[in-house]
Amino acid sequence: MPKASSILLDNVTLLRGGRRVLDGLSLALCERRVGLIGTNGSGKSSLVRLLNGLLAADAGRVVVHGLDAGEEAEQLPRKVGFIFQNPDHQIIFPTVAEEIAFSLEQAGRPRREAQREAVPALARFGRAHWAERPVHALSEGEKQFLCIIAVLVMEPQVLVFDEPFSSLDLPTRRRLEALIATLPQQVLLIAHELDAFASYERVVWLHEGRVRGDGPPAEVIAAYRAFAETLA
Ligand SMILES: Nc1ncnc2c1ncn2[C@@H]1O[C@H](COP(=O)(O)OP(=O)(O)OP(=O)(O)O)[C@@H](O)[C@H]1O
Repeated sequence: MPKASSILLDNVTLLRGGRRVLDGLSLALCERRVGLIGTNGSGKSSLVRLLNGLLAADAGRVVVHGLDAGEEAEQLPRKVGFIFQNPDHQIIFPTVAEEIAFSLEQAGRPRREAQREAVPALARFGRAHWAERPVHALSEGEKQFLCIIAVLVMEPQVLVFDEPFSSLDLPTRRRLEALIATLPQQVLLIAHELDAFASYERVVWLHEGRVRGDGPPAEVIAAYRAFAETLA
C-alpha cells in the first residue's frame, strides 16, 4: 500500500494528440520538496496534471496522498493545488476579495460564508488591504502571490508550481522561493531555473516521458547539464 503522504505513479502511460507523452512511468514521491526538470516537451506538465485530475492516465495507476486518481478524480483538486506560470490564466474574478471568496467556495464553504471569510483569509497573509483592489492593477509578482493565497486557502496537501518564475524578476523570484520554503505542504516544482532546487530533497529528470535521472539535486542537475551541452 502506498504511504498516505506520498504520490505514486505505477507504470503510467499517457497519450496526448496520439503521442505517447508518458511511457510506462513509475515513481514514488514522498519527499517534501521535489523538483521536476527536463527539456521542453519531456512530459513534466503532463505528469503533474495527472495529480489533480486535469489529465487521466491511459494505463497504470496514480495515487495521491491516498486518493486513487482513476476512481476519485473529483476529490483531487482539493488535495492538490496548482500554481501556473501565468497568473492571468488562473485568476477569474475582477477583484482580489472575489477571487479568494471563489476559492473558499470551491473548498466547500457556502457562498455567503465564503464572501465573509475572504478578507480574514487575506489578512492571514498580510494582504487584507488588497481586498477591493482590481486584479488587473496588481503587478505580476503580486498576481502570483494572489494565486498562491487563492490555492492555500483551500488547504491542499500538495502544491504544484509549474514554471512559476518565468515572468518574475530576480527579487520577486527570490521572495517567491522564500515563501515556498516556508510552506508545510509537499511541494512539486517544475522550473528551468536549475539553481532553484539547491535546497530540494530530490530532483527527477524526465526525458521523452521516462525518468532519466532521479536523486539529490546536485547529482541529477550535473547529469542534466552535461546532457544539455550535447544538444547545444
Ligand atoms: N494540449 C495538448 N494536446 C496534445 N499534445 C500536447 C498538449 N500539451 C502538450 N502536448 C504534448 O505533450 C508532450 C509533453 O508536453 P508537456 O507540456 O508535458 O512537456 P513539458 O516537459 O512540460 O514541456 P515545457 O518545458 O515546454 O513546458 C509534448 O510533446 C507536447 O507536444
